[in-house]
Amino acid sequence: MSASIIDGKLIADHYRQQLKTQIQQLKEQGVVPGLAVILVGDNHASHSYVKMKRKACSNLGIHSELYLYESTLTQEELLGKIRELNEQDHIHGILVQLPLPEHINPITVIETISPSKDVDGFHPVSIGKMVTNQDTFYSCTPLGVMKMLEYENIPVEGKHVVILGRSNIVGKPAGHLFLNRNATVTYCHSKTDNMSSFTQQADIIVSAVGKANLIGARDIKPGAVIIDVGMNRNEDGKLCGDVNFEEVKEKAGKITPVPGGVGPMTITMLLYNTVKSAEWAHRNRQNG
Ligand SMILES: NC(=O)C1=CN([C@@H]2O[C@H](COP(=O)(O)OP(=O)(O)OC[C@H]3O[C@@H](n4cnc5c(N)ncnc54)[C@H](OP(=O)(O)O)[C@@H]3O)[C@@H](O)[C@H]2O)C=CC1
Ligand SMILES: Nc1nc(=O)c2c([nH]1)NC[C@@H]1CN(c3ccc(C(=O)N[C@@H](CCC(=O)O)C(=O)O)cc3)C=[N+]21
Repeated sequence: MSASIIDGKLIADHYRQQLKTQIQQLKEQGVVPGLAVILVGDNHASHSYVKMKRKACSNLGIHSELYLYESTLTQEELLGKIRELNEQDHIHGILVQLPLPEHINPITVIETISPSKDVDGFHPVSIGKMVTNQDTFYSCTPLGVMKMLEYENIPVEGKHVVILGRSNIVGKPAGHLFLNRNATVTYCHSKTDNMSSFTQQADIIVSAVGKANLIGARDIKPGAVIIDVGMNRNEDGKLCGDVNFEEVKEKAGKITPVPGGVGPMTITMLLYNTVKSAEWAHRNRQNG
């Protein structure tokens, strides 16, 4: 039996339609959600992601501002710009595209963003609220994964979820969102011994490593749900995930492709967080 393929673009479109309605309602109250995107240096992939994010904003009627800087920008100059955007009422979200040049400390940068505008969900305040299961901005990729499972009616409670990768922006927060939904969570990383012994027990695997063909058919349980966050290039220069898709799809229950899986959800959740921030700001203003 071959797996059903989870269509990330279709699910992303479904959530974007919902956002459209919310944005319309905000506009009737005189509020236009606004996102500021800061990009430092000339990393090709970063430029292409930023372009996709801005296009998605304009399609939905979210105001977006792009701040492009040379890689020679100093950390103080960047922090100054963030502080300025923190004060601007028409900006509800601030995103500093990662990675940043070597001489800029990403932790300092993230901590300078006002938690009320942290639409990436990377600020320690957002992380702390997530870990304690409070409402906040959740990191876009893990949130996108949860929304995909929700749309597909895939049960999470009581399930064994194995997360591959423990980065602060994907792996780690993904584990917490699953824990908040009452899953049993295992993390694997570069120091894990015998990773296959864990993945073989997983009801759901979320792979966020960045290595093509990390997971093959022998590494999974029949019928497992496979969520592939990885974005890699294979030998032919084509985009691929961490999972050997052709092989694994014959054994899995459900599987996300790359491209067209988690990626479009990540961008949609950035829009979702921006709209949520605009709603919160509007409500707070109304309540004085
Ligand atoms: N589709 C999307 O929307 C997005 C996709 N991505 C993609 O997801 C992938 C992960 O991104 P990110 O979290 O930022 O990457 P990082 O490089 O920050 O983290 C990679 C993680 O994988 C672990 N790892 C490395 N090698 C192995 C291995 N052989 N076995 C098991 N674990 C291993 C590392 O372990 P250790 O901690 O020990 O070093 C680390 O925790 C990348 O391909 C990235 O391009 C990222 C963001 C969004
Ligand atoms: N501050 C910050 N926030 C981020 O959210 C952030 C970041 N920095 N740095 C880089 C990563 C990566 N990331 C992706 C977003 C969309 C796709 C995406 O839409 N991918 C498409 C295809 C893309 C293509 O064709 O090149 C897909 O998978 O179908 C992928 C990856 C966000 N990131």
